Amino acid sequence: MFPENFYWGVSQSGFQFEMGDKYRRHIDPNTDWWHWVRDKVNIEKGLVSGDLPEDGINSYELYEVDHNLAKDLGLNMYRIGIEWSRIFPWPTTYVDVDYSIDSSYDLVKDIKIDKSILEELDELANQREIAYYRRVISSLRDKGFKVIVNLNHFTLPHWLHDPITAREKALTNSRNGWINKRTVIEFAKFAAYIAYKFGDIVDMWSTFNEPMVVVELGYLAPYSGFPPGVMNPEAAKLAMLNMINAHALAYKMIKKFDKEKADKDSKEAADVGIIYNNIGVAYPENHRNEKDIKAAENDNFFHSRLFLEAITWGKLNIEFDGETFVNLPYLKGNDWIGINYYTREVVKWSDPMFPTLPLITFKGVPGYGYACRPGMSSKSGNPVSDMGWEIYPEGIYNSIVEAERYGVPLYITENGIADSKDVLRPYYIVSHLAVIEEAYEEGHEVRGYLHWALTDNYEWPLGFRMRFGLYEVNLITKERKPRKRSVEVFSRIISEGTTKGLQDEFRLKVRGERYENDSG
Ligand SMILES: O=[N+]([O-])c1ccccc1O[C@@H]1O[C@H](CO)[C@H](O)[C@H](O)[C@H]1O
Repeated sequence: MFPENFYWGVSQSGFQFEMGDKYRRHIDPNTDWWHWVRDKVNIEKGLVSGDLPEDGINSYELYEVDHNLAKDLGLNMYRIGIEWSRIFPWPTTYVDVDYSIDSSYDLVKDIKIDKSILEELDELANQREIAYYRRVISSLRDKGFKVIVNLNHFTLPHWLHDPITAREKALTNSRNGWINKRTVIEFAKFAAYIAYKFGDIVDMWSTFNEPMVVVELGYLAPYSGFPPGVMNPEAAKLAMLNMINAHALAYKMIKKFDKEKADKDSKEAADVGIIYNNIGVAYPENHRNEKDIKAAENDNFFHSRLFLEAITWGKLNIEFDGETFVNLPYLKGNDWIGINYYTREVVKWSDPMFPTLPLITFKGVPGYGYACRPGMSSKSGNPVSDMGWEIYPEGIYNSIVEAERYGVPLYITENGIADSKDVLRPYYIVSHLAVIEEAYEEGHEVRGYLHWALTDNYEWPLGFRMRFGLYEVNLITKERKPRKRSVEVFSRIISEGTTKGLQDEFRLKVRGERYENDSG
């Protein structure tokens, strides 16, 4: 059984959900991604789909409809993102703040923000958008949801990141995003300001969604379709250090300016965490091969421990080698971890490619995890989603156990599947929740489960083709229509408080290479 006080919910972001109103009154043309997805070169090269976010599901206007659908499902938690560029479409750089630098490591130790700075920021902020997000959060609260507000979900204001120029000029431009310390400083201001404006109605905050996706896909995987699409290991390292630094400063600022408790069930006025993907999900291809084992270890260390150890204990692996650590207490600060889990990774050894990133000694093995072919089963015989992602529910157990080492409360903040025909999703939901339930019964506590996503939305470089919604959205009429079997199974698990009895009913039948459910 799941405990009585378990949180059930959904997660969403700004860029992927908000836009799509008929008259284009609520488009936000001020992010790096806005420019990235309409760039001719990117479209010609097939790096992005050509779909545009302004043709999206219009949660900007239809948020109440969505909140009601979520309520009818029986949910009591909802995670949203506040889009930085909507609040500050123009630079906040000219609002002067003092900060101190740790010159040994070139990191920002501390930043001085007080009431007068916040008042200056208030002059700059787009008050219409402030009022809008206040309405959204209030609508959720009125309906009984506990709200998580996430501050950064991949997108940056265009005044901080011009990804097209960054790509063309090999990152030598000045608006070069997370490799620039300015972004760290401005993020701290943004976090302070948002905490000041919404502290009375929000208790749960996260600084970042999946910072390592920005690092790895932005600077180490130029074909991924993520901005700025440059291969540069030095930049990857710098972006990562800056995001660690930005988390630490934002953590302190939110704690400083949100002193007001909003929810009855909160222990603190501000619980500030981080949402992180792929925690400990790398497995060796060959379990008996020392080198493959080491490859998986290095992958897990580079991808999740390096960042999470820094913000949990102030222990930073400054050489990025898994060996040389420095103790930087000012990086410390994290109250909870959100685990985003979709699938595993299977890796094998590959000799180090980058002198500055000696931990990169791993290569993904095609046929497992994220590296499968849509419509085929994985090498282990597991079904695969429209994204080409293997269904591997066992992996979420390892993620939970791995995340426990940081000693803070855990939430599953994303879990879901691109499955336009809704053939695999019911099984996906039941099987992952069954593993979470079992883990819980063994004493591995997770406090909530947020599905990705309530509705279809804009899947980054892949656009609208990937359908993650419990509700299908017609992009012309913006109508939401339930994917019936998934909606049914999810709400049954919630109302019954268990997956038991449902696992058999929603198992998949294998027919040759394809998987079908009982109705299909
Ligand atoms: O966006 N990603 O490239 C990515 C790679 C691996 C795991 C999660 C992940 O990002 C996550 O994925 C889901 C579904 O794809 C959403 O798009 C969400 O915005 C993102 O946080």
